[in-house]
Amino acid sequence: MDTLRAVRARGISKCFGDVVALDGVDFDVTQGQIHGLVGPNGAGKTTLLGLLLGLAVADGGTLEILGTQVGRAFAAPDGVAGFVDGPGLYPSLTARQNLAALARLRGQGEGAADIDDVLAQVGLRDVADDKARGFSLGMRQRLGLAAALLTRPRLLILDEPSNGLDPAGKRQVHQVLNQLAVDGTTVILSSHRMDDLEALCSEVTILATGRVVFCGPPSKLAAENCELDYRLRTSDPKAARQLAGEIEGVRIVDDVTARQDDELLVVRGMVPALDELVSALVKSQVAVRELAPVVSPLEAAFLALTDQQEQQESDR
Ligand SMILES: Nc1ncnc2c1ncn2[C@@H]1O[C@H](COP(=O)(O)OP(=O)(O)OP(=O)(O)O)[C@@H](O)[C@H]1O
Repeated sequence: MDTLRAVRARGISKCFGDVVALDGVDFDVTQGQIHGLVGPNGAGKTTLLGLLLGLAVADGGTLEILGTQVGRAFAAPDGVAGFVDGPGLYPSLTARQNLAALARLRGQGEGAADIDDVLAQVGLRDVADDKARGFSLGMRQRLGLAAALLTRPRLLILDEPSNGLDPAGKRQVHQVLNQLAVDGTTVILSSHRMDDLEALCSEVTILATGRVVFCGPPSKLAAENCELDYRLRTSDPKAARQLAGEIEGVRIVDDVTARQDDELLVVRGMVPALDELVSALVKSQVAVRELAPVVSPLEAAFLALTDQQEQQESDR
């Protein structure tokens, strides 16, 4: 057994009728890591997470979870908890009663102290005795996380855990997930939010139309795709526009915000060309007041990779 791998998947395929949801997916997740799964709608993220949770079985390939080969049975492997497509809750029960019922179903007993503890961890202590029916999406997500935590999982699987969370809720969930990873739990989460992934994940896997198009640290992804759009604000926009037009590798982008703001210019280029522009501005005594990517490098790289993949699919 590979002790450092929480998940090792090779050549996983899964079809729903004619739809190929996963097409030869290799997927490795190191133990104690927070691993992000990203991809456009329909890329296969939920399908893959469902396989890890034992909600479905793959049509082909091999899957090893926490050192155990997954067979053909529909069952969450030991030590694995989480949810896809939102947590399953009993609307007529309170948050506390929901957790107690789940604990009884799992043969865990009521574990009142544990229940209070996980409710506090996810920030639901004050609404512990309110019915889940009245909970917002963000509160239901947090209750789902609490239910998973109650099992003390070694592998936690979460589909879009930040959905519906306000900034405070998001920070709290991030803290919980980071602490779990510090304590050795592996976390796999899907998200459409690049800022979440950049903040949380040491590695990300990008899926596009059922295939892996990237796997590695977010910093590697950002470095692989270098041409970005930058917002440039200076003390002399007219001079800045002229200098930007003169530097090889820098293009002025027609941007809606820039059209409404005379002082703002949006320029596209790689870092070395941008460096040249900044030094030309300084030499001409034009002060640079703002120079920042319009979208994060990770998001830009994600869009470029997934566009490329979709283009290849439509050329076939
Ligand atoms: N139970 C199902 N029956 C039929 N088709 C399905 C089923 N589940 C998923 N699919 C199809 O498989 C493909 C992958 O779906 P999946 O839900 O895994 O993607 P996703 O990356 O999670 O998408 P999203 O970001 O929209 O949640 C899609 O084309 C979807 O329509």
